[in-house]
Amino acid sequence: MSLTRFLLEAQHQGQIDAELRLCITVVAQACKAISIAVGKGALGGVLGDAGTGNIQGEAQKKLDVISNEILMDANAWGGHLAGMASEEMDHAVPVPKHDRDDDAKYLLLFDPLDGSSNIDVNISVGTIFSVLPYQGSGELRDEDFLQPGTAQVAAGYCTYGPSTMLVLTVGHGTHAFTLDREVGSFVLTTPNVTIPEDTREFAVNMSNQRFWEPQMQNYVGDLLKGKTGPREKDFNMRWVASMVADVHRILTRGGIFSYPLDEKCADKGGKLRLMYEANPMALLVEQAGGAASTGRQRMLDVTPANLHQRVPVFLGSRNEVEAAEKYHRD
Ligand SMILES: O=P(O)(O)OC[C@H]1O[C@](O)(COP(=O)(O)O)[C@@H](O)[C@@H]1O
Ligand SMILES: [Mg+2]
Ligand SMILES: [Mg+2]
Repeated sequence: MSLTRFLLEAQHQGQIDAELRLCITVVAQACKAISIAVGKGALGGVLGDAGTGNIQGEAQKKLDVISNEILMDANAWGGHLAGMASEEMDHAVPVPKHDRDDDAKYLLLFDPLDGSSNIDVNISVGTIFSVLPYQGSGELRDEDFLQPGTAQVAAGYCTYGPSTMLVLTVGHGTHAFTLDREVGSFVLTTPNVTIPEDTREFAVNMSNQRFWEPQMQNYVGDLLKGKTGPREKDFNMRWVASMVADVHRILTRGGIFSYPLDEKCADKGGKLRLMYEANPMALLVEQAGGAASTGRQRMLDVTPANLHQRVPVFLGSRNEVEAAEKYHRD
């Protein structure tokens, strides 16, 4: 089944309205364009630094900028969209009144290219997006976006790996589509993705170990003790350093992904961005039967204080996320 047909059926079943269907369709089109840009690699002159920085204080890669422009252009005629917010832009950008419906009811947020450090080494990167309802009136403000993750009406990511895949939820399960490159359409390849409750695989950047809180040191310390330790099983480890790729693996075969608080990012509240990374992934993971947490609170219940807020992240197999939370509570 194509993504187009899937979205139409979701509309017929009352899961989404025509405006949200259009919004997701436009994002999927943009992801196809980003997939083509990423795929050009060294031949297309798209690798390397852009020579600019973003609001996060991070150096931008050419593909960060290209991907952001593709998403902004695709949604330039907003229709149903009141505005957009991006990891790469300082503030929310309104869709001009003459380019949208008077009663525009959605807000789009995105991390246009996740895993930027992997671009130049030809390792999977991705796009993460989230759709929130718009309830404001008058001029669009950053504050209109400050809604907890539970308010999301759709979330997804597109991974640009050996194959390009779009993984989507509209609050009724998580579904994976693979891009048929010849035909140019996304085809439903895994309906109702389900994350195993238990796992023997964890994902974390171990080089930060000495900067972690004692609770995290204890949790990972016990994972590493394996069969003879308190967890009584051996664990394997993976770390791609593209959140999209790490989460995709967890949606496929289970695991726990964590980016905990550490001394280097404590003043910012964490490394990963709540609105562009943590919340959309949390909704996808919960809809696939997994769990997502800050270590101390359900991720989707966090009320954002600002657009670029950062948070610690633990997500994946339900029982393992609960185990990690237990270490952080005790
Ligand atoms: O180098 P680190 O600290 O392990 O960072 C990896 C993490 O940072 C990120 O790359 C941040 O994403 P961006 O590329 O969008 O900035 C995540 O995808 C990933 O989980
Ligand atoms: Mg990212
Ligand atoms: Mg990014």
